[in-house]
Amino acid sequence: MADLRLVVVGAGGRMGRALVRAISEARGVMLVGAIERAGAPTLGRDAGVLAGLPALGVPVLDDPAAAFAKADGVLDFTTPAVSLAYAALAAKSGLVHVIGTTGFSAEEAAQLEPASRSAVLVKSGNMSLGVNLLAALVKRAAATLGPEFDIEIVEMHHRMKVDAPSGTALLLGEAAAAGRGTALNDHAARGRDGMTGARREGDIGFASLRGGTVVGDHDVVFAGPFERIVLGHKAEDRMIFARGALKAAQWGFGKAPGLYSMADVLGLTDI
Ligand SMILES: NC(=O)C1=CN([C@@H]2O[C@H](COP(=O)(O)OP(=O)(O)OC[C@H]3O[C@@H](n4cnc5c(N)ncnc54)[C@H](OP(=O)(O)O)[C@@H]3O)[C@@H](O)[C@H]2O)C=CC1
Ligand SMILES: O=C(O)C1=N[C@H](C(=O)O)C[C@H](O)C1
Repeated sequence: MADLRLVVVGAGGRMGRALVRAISEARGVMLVGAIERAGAPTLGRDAGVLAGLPALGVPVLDDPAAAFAKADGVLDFTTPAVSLAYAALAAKSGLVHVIGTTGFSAEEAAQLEPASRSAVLVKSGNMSLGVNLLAALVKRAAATLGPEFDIEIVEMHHRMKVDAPSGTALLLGEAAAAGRGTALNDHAARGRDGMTGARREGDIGFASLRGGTVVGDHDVVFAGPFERIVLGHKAEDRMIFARGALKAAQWGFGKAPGLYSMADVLGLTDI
């Protein structure tokens, strides 16, 4: 079978560079395009060199349409507005669109629906095996422990992260809510400050810490009467997300159009 031809958008970013490295070390995939925004300082640089590798002969360019025309899939870790624009373009070209971008509002997330009618989208707040397994465990724990166990999700990330709570924290919150048979939207307690009053029963609380170079730490605390269970994950290298994204692109190629998750990719939906 021919190699899957991939474009990395946001190729100069932290995840963009990790994705280029992951593609260069994997079998069955090849980098055919590297895209950055118009005016980016990385334009014209070799994507391999930018990622700390020998030159790959793929320059960073600002013409996504030309790159998408010769590709099978696009790996996208950028911003919500940028990912929405690329979703429309990728669907037009029939590409698998892997979206790792976080920070979508509910309204923005809903705008992916038209693209998902004609193309394969795989979107997840976390592409690692470990976090997706953790989500399945959290769902099970929430279902088992019942309402007298309060659920709090604590995350810490590097000082450059721009959205909170993290996409992973929200994914874990969704899993906890699903385990309880409730909707996260009705129970999320985000950003407590001042005279908040006592904790509402059934709430799922979020706390976000930012600092240094932390790749991504998440703890889900189940605090019950006189005992606590903490389920957690610590990401040590962005390559775990990049390798997951590659797996998603390979899994999605040839699938029926739709919006899929990493749980679909990893076969974790029925746990
Ligand atoms: N799902 C997962 O597993 C993971 C998700 N993420 C998420 O991925 C996203 C990116 O994270 P990170 O790599 O740290 O962020 P960075 O800011 O390092 O990277 C984003 C890149 O996208 C570029 N960009 C901006 N506009 C465009 C455009 N129109 N076309 C192409 N590129 C563009 C930015 O350029 P410039 O800086 O010049 O604007 C930047 O180089 C975040 O939402 C983060 O939360 C991160 C890790 C794992
Ligand atoms: O911005 C990051 O860095 C990360 N973002 C994702 C998130 O919002 O959860 C995944 C990972 O934790 C790193």
